[in-house]
Order: sequence, then C-alpha cells, then structure tokens
Amino acid sequence: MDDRIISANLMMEDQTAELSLRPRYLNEYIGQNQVKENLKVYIEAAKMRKEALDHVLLYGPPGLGKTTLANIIANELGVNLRTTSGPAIERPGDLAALLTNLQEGDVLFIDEIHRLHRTVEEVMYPAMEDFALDIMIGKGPSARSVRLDLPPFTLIGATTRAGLLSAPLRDRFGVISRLEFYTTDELAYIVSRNADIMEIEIVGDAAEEIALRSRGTPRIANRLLKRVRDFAQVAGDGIIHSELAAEALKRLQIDPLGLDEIDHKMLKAMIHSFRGGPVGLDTIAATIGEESQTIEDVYEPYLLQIGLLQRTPRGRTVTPAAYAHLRIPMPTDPR
Ligand SMILES: Nc1ncnc2c1ncn2[C@@H]1O[C@H](COP(=O)(O)OP(=O)(O)OP(=O)(O)O)[C@@H](O)[C@H]1O
Ligand SMILES: [Mg+2]
Repeated sequence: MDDRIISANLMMEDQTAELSLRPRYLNEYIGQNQVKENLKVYIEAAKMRKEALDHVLLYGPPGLGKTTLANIIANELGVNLRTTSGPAIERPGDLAALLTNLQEGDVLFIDEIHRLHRTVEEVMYPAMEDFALDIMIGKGPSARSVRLDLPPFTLIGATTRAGLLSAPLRDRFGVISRLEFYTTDELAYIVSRNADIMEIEIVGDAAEEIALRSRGTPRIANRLLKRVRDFAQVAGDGIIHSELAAEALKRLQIDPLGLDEIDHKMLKAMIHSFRGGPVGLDTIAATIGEESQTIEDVYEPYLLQIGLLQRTPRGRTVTPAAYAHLRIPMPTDPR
C-alpha cells in the first residue's frame, strides 16, 4: 500500500525532498495554530528561565508534521536534537547511552514512541521525571542499583497512536499536543510556497486543486505537487495551471475528495457486503486485504474527518454522505 500516491507514509523519494521543504522555524510552520501558539509560550518561558522545555508528546495521523515540529522546537530553543525511534532502542543500555550523551537542555526525539520496549520504558520514567537513571551493576546477590544524574533534557515523543501509550508514560509529558488535518487554504499555501522553493510556476487555482485532494495532509500535498509537476513538464509547458492540475490528478486516479481506489474499495465493500455496516475493523481489513492497523492509522482518520465513515460501538458504518459521494443509492428495504 505504500506506493499509493496518496499514502501519507514516508516513501524513499520523499526523504530528500522533505528535508528542503521542511519548515525550520515556527513562523514557517503553517496551520496548527493552537498547538503553535501554546508552544511559542512554553518555549519562550523555558528560555527565560534557562530551563529545559517540559517533555512534549505530539500525536496525530501520518504526514501532519510531527517530525517537522520536533525539529522546529529544537531550533527555536537553540539546542541540539537527537533523533531515534521507539523500536530502535532495544535495551535499557541503548537508552542510557543516548541520555548520557545529551547536553543540558537538548531535545531527544523519539518517533513511534508507542513502540518502546517495556524494559526501556521503565528506565524512561525516572529519566523523564527526575533526570536520573537507575542502573543495575553486577549480577546475583552482589547486584546493586546505582543512580546516575542526567543533564536536564526535553523528550519529544511522536506517535500516530496515542491510545497505545501506557498511562505512566503519557502522564510524564507536560505538553500533549494533537495535530489536526489542515484546511484547504493552509494546504494551498503550503503548495504555493513549496512550488516556489522547487522553482515551479503554479498559477490560478492549481494550488487549491492540489490542496483539495491532499486529505488534509501536507506530505500528500507535496507528493501530489511533484507528480503534477511531472505532467506539466512532460505534457505541458512546465507551468502548473488549474486545468493541467485537474487533468493530472484525474490521471492519478484521485477523486475530488482525495480518495483513491483503496478508499473506494473499502467503502464499496462495506456497502455491498455489509449493507453499510456496522462492521468490525478486522472484518473490513480481511475483506479488502489490508491490515487493520493500516486502515486505522492511515485510511480511516480522514474518512472519519470528512464524514464518510462513522465509528460506533458495534463497528464502522458508512454514512449517507458516502453513498452520495459514490453515487450509490441507499438501501431502503428494512433489514
Ligand atoms: N505545518 C507545516 N507547514 C508546511 N509544511 C509542512 C507542515 N507540516 C508538515 N509539512 C510538510 O510535510 C512533510 C511531512 O511532515 P512530517 O514528516 O513532519 O510528518 P509526521 O507527522 O512526522 O509523519 P509520520 O507520522 O509519518 O512520521 C514535511 O517534510 C513538510 O514538508
Ligand atoms: Mg515523522
């Protein structure tokens, strides 16, 4: 599923481009105003007190700017950033090595923090709370625990699934911010700005055309921009105008709401095989041959957001808006 053009997951091709398109300071970071305003205050206050910023947890669907924001926070604080991910820290010793190498005030960024190993997580608690590491020295009866002081640091955790974080870990974050899907205006602005950076001319409503089909997600907007640019250079005059953008997006099989075949497949399967639901996530997954986790993290959040899907205690249901969007008549006969 990762080769879907609208997949919000990071693909190889994106990685270099993301570096240059990635905003470096808060004033370049579009949208997420609530989160941004709060962070501004906390960062300012931490700098005034010459203290480490409180630990920050960023959560939300893929591609909304969590990694970007972690980098920005370190830049704004004027400190170093160390980046790792939950599954990469295999043993408590790995975490100890990371933490003891930090300088005062530094940011440690742990992506996919919901995937931290239990044993590592337990070492994390005192590190976050008291800036201390409890290390066991020796084995058997002579083993003893030694407490090691750490420089004050800021942990930034990112996750697409805050629900999977254990309560003790979650409670140790002073700042918990949820990133929201972006508005069309915000995405159009990001598209125009990135077209500038990439030195592509984009005119008329083309940026908005792309924004409308980006599922509220900057990463997807950037990816679509690059694909549309290809069409402009090969089939057009190199300038991205509205008609060209619309035509290119149609060829990419992305519908006006930003949905692709897999979204269609999922909604149609729910309608045709389960009368629109309610139907359990695992059943949907099995029916269309995708993983439940992927559906829950990547596809479903946007469908919920735009009101094509609903979550009920008994499973997912397709809404009348989805029937309308797919131009399928709603069943009228009683069940
Ligand atoms: N607020 C923003 N303004 C401008 N561009 C943004 C913004 N947020 C994200 N982007 C763009 O989207 C790309 C993806 O963002 P990022 O890698 O930070 O997402 P993420 O939330 O960490 O995703 P994942 O969950 O997959 O790790 C960035 O490289 C950047 O170009
Ligand atoms: Mg990321």
